[in-house]
Amino acid sequence: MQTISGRSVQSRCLARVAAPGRKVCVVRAGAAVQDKPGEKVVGSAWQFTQPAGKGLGWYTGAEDGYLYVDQLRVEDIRRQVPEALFYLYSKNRVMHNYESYKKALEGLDSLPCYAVKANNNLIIMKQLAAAGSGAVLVSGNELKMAIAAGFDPSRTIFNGNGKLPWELELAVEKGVLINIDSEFDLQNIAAAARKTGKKAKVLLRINPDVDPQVHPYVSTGLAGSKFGIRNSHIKWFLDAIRAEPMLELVGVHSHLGSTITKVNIFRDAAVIMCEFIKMIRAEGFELKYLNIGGGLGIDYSHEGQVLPTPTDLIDTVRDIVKELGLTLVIEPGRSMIATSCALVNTVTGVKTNGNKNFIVVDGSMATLIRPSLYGAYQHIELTAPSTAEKQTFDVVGPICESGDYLGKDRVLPTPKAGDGLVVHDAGAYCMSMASNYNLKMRPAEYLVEDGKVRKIRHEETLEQHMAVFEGL
Ligand SMILES: Cc1ncc(COP(=O)(O)O)c(C=O)c1O
Ligand SMILES: N[C@@H](CCCC[NH3+])C(=O)O
Repeated sequence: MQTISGRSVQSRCLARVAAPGRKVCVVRAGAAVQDKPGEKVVGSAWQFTQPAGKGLGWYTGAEDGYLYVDQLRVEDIRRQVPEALFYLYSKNRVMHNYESYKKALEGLDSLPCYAVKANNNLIIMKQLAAAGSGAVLVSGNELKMAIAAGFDPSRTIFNGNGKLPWELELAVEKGVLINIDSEFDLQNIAAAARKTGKKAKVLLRINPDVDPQVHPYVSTGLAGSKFGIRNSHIKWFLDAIRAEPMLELVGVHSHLGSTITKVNIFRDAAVIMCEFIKMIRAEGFELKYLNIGGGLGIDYSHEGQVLPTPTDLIDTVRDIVKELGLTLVIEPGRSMIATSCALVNTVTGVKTNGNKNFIVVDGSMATLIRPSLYGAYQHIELTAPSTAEKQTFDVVGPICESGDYLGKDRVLPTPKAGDGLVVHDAGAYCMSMASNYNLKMRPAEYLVEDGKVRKIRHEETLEQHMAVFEGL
């Protein structure tokens, strides 16, 4: 009998088939025989053969009220996987988001670079690399992961206000495009280029000083930001690059911030960047790249908010890019990956204190910190339909902090212990920002791919955590 994390798949599978009123068909991983109608053997993944839904990302089944991802019922997946808490992705949705950008960029010279900081799952990175995406990186380890995932280093950008010498040496060695962020960063890049004996291709990260109208923690392009060069000092940078034969200036970069919901903000910044480009070209530099960064928001509200699409974003800068004969670089993270994923939790219990009702789940600020850190809203719902009384709840985790919550004032049917509850739009800046606080281990990740559920990351173990103390 095939086991997963030490548990018997068959025992779970049988429990599932026995559940009343459910039409469920499961395939056991690596099983040798077909022992229930509808079961099929499919390598190391499970095949569910229930009716196909819309097949693209997350939605509630119109007929049965269950939550689906692609063509699969989340309840069925919950009963099948051994972990109670896990991130669950739709490959269809990731690829759809990437293709939306590709389509939006048609007719332009372009370099779409996925922002790895949003989600660094190796399997997903491999899929985006295989689809032809470039990558934008913010550490040497992200660069190593990007190379392991198959990204072409010459189609990657290295950003950051505190790049370390070893990171820069690796980046120069691999032919990565590097953004200059400050005077000292320029010196460090030049030193790395001299040390490796290879010329570094650099872009100047300029702050257009346009307000992205977002949470201050995710605003990056204002004059007082910690990122980017002092624009008043731009001539100094041009002289320093001119004097340094190991640096080749190939473009300019700006990144305004994240969760931006209006494309005129990108337009305003591009117009300002266009003036900088003309000025830099007049100084004798042949610029190739205009990098407008990432930052496009998504509809976290799930209230049908109409937000700009990748096409809206690209079309707002298309004329500038064409007129100046540039290659457009974009660095989407959130809009590429957020909507593909939900954090699937299991309800531990329900309690009331004073006039507050709480749903306590196994996920927490250690698993998904955006609500605690930014007061961010991420939509929450139960995985199965329920006729239980609706109440207003705070959805909280088990962490020893009053700020540990996943959602506040959510009207939900009163769940029972063991019920499934998802936090939506968890593909970006959720797992990649997870921690081991209170010694919670980062959870497993699963991907729905071609109608099958595939494990794409193991749950971390305490043994792995203890290993960092070995021999001390
Ligand atoms: C330089 C840079 N590029 C790209 C991104 C990705 O942004 P987003 O995930 O909002 O698209 C970020 C994050 O804000 C960033 O700092
Ligand atoms: N971590 C932020 C985004 C940061 C973007 C990186 N510059 C979020 O969850 O929204």
